Amino acid sequence: MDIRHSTNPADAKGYDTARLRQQYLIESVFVPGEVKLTYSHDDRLILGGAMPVKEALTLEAEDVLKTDYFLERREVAFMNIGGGEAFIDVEGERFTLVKLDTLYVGKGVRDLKIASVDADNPAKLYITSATAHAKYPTRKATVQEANTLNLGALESSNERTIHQVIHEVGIQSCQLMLGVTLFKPGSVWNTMPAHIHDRRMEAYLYFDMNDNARVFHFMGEPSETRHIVIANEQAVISPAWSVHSGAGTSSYAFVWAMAGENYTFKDMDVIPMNALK
Ligand SMILES: O=C(O)C(=O)C[C@H](O)C(=O)CO
Ligand SMILES: [Zn+2]
Repeated sequence: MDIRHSTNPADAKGYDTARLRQQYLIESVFVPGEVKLTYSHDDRLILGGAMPVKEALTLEAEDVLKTDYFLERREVAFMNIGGGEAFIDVEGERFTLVKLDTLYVGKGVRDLKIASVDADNPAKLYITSATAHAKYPTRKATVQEANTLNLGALESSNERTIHQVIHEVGIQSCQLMLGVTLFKPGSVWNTMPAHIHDRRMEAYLYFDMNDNARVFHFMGEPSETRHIVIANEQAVISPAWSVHSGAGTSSYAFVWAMAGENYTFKDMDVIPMNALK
């Protein structure tokens, strides 16, 4: 597992482009036939992808966890962002995930298998996992079942819908929150005024982009903003002290996931526009 240690803002403001990318960007999320995970020390979120082709895949308790099995002290979510359908078998129960379906699996589950329905059109399961102190039931949700927030306007280039899937009014979990933001044509993730939440980190997977499109992901302390240029199906870690938004050269969508304390969207610390530098 790729390990990413935490950073503090006083150091991060001195990072050059290569260092920013090494620290926060996950360039390869989906590898055919593999589960590929990154362990972030920011709220100990594990994120990555599973792209089963012919064989079923599982989550291994790699050495970094020092547990007998992956979900011994963790919870996990899978969101299918690929065109192909997935089967996820959880202790003998089969769940079928089409694009944008999410499956939450709680602490204590040992027996879990991930497969593509059609090896010629593999599923791409985006994985996020946080530490867990209690067991919540396994639950699947479609994007239509999620709580929705319609935000922004075309005039301000930010008309979008936030679909909150694992959330205070959605699937329950210990600390993991997850959803997907879909844009109206011509809008970008211009979530102004910007915000931080020092209680929680956040991570994003950008997807549904064409090969030449890029998202300029904005990060950093409000008075020291930086950007990372991100291609399709790449993920980025956003420390709790960092602002987060993105502008694409073409259309895109993103999955957001948060871990840490407080289980809400409503505790953001809003940054006045004149504080952004
Ligand atoms: O503004 C959006 O669109 C979002 O998806 C917001 C993020 O999920 C977020 O930053 C929540 O704190
Ligand atoms: Zn946020």
